[in-house]
Amino acid sequence: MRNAYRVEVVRHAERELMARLPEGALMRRAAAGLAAAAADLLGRVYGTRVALLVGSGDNGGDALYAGARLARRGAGVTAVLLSPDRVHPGGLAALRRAGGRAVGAEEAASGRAVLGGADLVLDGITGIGGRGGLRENAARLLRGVTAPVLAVDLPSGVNADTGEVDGEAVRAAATVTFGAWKPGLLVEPARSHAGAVRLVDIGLAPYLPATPDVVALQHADVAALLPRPGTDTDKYRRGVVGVAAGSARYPGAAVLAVSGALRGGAGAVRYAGTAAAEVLARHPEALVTDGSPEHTGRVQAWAVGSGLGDGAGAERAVREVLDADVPVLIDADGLRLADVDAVRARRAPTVLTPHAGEAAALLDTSRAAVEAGMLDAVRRLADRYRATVLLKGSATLVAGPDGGPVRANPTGTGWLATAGSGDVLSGLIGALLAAGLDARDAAAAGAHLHGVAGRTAPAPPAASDVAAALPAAWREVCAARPRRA
Ligand SMILES: NC(=O)C1=CN([C@@H]2O[C@H](COP(=O)(O)OP(=O)(O)OC[C@H]3O[C@@H](n4cnc5c(N)ncnc54)[C@H](OP(=O)(O)O)[C@@H]3O)[C@@H](O)[C@H]2O)[C@@H](O)CC1
Ligand SMILES: [K+]
Repeated sequence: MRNAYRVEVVRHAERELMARLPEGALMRRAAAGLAAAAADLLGRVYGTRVALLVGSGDNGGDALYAGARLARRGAGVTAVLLSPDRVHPGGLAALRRAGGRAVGAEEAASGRAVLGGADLVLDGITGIGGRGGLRENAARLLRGVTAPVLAVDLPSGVNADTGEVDGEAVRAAATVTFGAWKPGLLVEPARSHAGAVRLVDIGLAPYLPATPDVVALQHADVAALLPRPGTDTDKYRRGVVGVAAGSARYPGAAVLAVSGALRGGAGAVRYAGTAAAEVLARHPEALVTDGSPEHTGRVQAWAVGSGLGDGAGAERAVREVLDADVPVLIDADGLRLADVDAVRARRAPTVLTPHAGEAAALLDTSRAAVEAGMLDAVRRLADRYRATVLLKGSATLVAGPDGGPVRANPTGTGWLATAGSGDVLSGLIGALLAAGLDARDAAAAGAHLHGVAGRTAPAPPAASDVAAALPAAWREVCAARPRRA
């Protein structure tokens, strides 16, 4: 599990820890981890050229101390001071003692030698003290950078707490973050700016609260959630999932939703809708009816909405499913048709799975606004519907109705942005709900498996390839399960 904490919480823990340590100890730990990561990226330190972009705070101090370590190992290190009159004095002195040099931003911008000639650039412009996007002098300098950038704590210019990027921000090949993950390293669009993230332990863990703000489940966490059939089980005990999807116009959505449901670990899949013949032709193991959900046999969860269209049958299907006292997943057309009050009034859990465009319509805002502020959007939707909401994106987010940590999915891939891929996901999560997973767990585990399947299906995958890759994804994830004694 990767636990991310907002800045206020990290600062509080840092104060607690610092009070027990000698002056400067934390920064030394941070700089040692940073220099080690820089050395790994360089491969060989001696004889390389390293440029440091140094802002006015402690983030610049980390870069300077790490630069001093690299200079002692034989790198040519030049610090570019963005605010020469406000620079970490101890860090600058350490760099100079180690043989590094410092120049002002004007000097660095006037010739190409400093930034253009570097093998690696350390971004120490701002860390958790940054506000807003990069200022113009930093943005201009970065345009001259061709070498890989290693971000110190966070890529400068991103919002550590929300993952928002307001203006220009550093695009790093890698980020070394100190003490704890920050939400912006897990949430888009900031996440894409961070590259590969390495966490350096500076001893903060005992001072961080038990409940983080954002978490990213790893394979082992998801493996622990997935159902494992016992020897005494049968298909009803494993869970039966109902799928109400597809229409005369979109029969394929029904076929894809059922294909996801069949690979979600439930014991059986019942399909209700107008695409019964198409579903049966592709999936002989499905139990189908062309009636409405009310007339389907007993199920332990429903997935409703994919390709339903907006006819009278669609509205009825959504209403009937919402009236059932079992967990319900609502996707696609179902989102438009689901009455907010009816969802809020439900006793059994509800999971909504909008993409940014659908979330924008539900929140009465623009798609761009949702994409720029994913964390806020998913929390607001969960609150409005008193439901679990999965907001799709390259880092899909899942928020529960009662606050608590938001889950950010680390396995997503752009290959999943393909027609029908969401239908597969809806069936998959529906099946996990039927198998008895809690709503947030079902949504997060479904997104995780779906992402792994999207990565492992032969590229470029169609949605049916993603469904076909789910068993292999399931096996890959479960291989991370600790062995039973
Ligand atoms: N605390 C600890 O124990 C440890 C902390 N550690 C390190 O300290 C970092 C936090 O340091 P910090 O608090 O000094 O803030 P920091 O991120 O350097 O930025 C603040 C400065 O930036 C400026 N600035 C703001 N926005 C800007 C913008 N858009 N563009 C340009 N400039 C902007 C702002 O200046 P002003 O707005 O006043 O002009 C202010 O002076 C943390 O991320 C980690 O790296 C590690 O060593 C481990 C131990
Ligand atoms: K930084």
